[in-house]
Amino acid sequence: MKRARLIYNPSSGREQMKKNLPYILDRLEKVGFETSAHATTGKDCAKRAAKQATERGFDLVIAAGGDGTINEVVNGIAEQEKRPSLGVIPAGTTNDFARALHIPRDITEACDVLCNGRLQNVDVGKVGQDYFINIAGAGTLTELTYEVPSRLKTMIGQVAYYVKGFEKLPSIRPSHVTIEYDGKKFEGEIMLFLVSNTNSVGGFEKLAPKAYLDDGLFDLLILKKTNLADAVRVVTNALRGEHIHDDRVLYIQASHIIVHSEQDLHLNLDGEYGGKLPGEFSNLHNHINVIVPNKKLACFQTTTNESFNFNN
Ligand SMILES: Nc1ncnc2c1ncn2[C@@H]1O[C@H](COP(=O)(O)OP(=O)(O)OP(=O)(O)O)[C@@H](O)[C@H]1O
Repeated sequence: MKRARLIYNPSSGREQMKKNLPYILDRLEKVGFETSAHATTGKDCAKRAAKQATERGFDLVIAAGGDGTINEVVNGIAEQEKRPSLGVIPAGTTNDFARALHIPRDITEACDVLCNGRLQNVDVGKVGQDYFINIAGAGTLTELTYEVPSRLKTMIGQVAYYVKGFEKLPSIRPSHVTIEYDGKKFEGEIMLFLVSNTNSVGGFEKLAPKAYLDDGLFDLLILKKTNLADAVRVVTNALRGEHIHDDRVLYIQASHIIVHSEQDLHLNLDGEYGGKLPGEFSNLHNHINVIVPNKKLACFQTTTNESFNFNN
């Protein structure tokens, strides 16, 4: 019998997970999984739990929470040689990764994906000893993702990010960086850079419009030094995916990226603090198997038809 380990964050999003737990486990049992669950208690708990589940030979590890929980679960399994498949139940505030994979927020529909979905290979990003599945970045603007207080996020959801973003816009200062990508080089003053694996970031669904999750490439976005009016224009255009043509923006695809900064810049990995620059980003092509909806999805180049095999 296949074994599934549900790792959930009871505090994420609007704190719905505790109530939904029996329903999720019941749905998994009905399709033939032997299930167990682990509630996280704080930082790195989901990572430790995912590592332990991998070592114990679980076939499926399900991350239920926001992007931070998914990031920790990915970090727990990505280093291991024999990796379990990954399932996702979106229960956070922005749920960028689930959104990119078209996994619905509705708990019944998210369980439908887990029970009837297909397995899909997904690239994973690595920087230093850390992994990310969605996005990495640095620059003052990216720091707002961990400055938004969790109580505010619970109360007003995604709007909390925009409130904080507009509050910060006037105080953002440029940084001098060198960015090497697949043998080429950019040097200059920037407001932020993003290394993206998915097209949906921070609620902006067209931020990296050419990104595929299984192409072995990152989408690198650089916002060059701008004034406030330019920054507002780029952000507004980003809602429609039109920012990539702006002369203040560089949009590049690459599998290996090295970033150095003169200033003390902090890295952000999937919305959580990820140490300081310099950083060397490598794309681990098709590193993890994720359960996704059983249909053709625009975020993948290749569609696999493999479903969860309960017989071996
Ligand atoms: N029981 C808990 N109580 C409080 N915080 C927790 C608990 N378990 C995990 N955490 C913290 O929650 C963070 C991850 O939150 P998560 O991403 O799941 O939800 P979110 O912040 O609401 O959503 P999003 O990341 O989409 O904005 C981690 O930093 C982790 O340290």
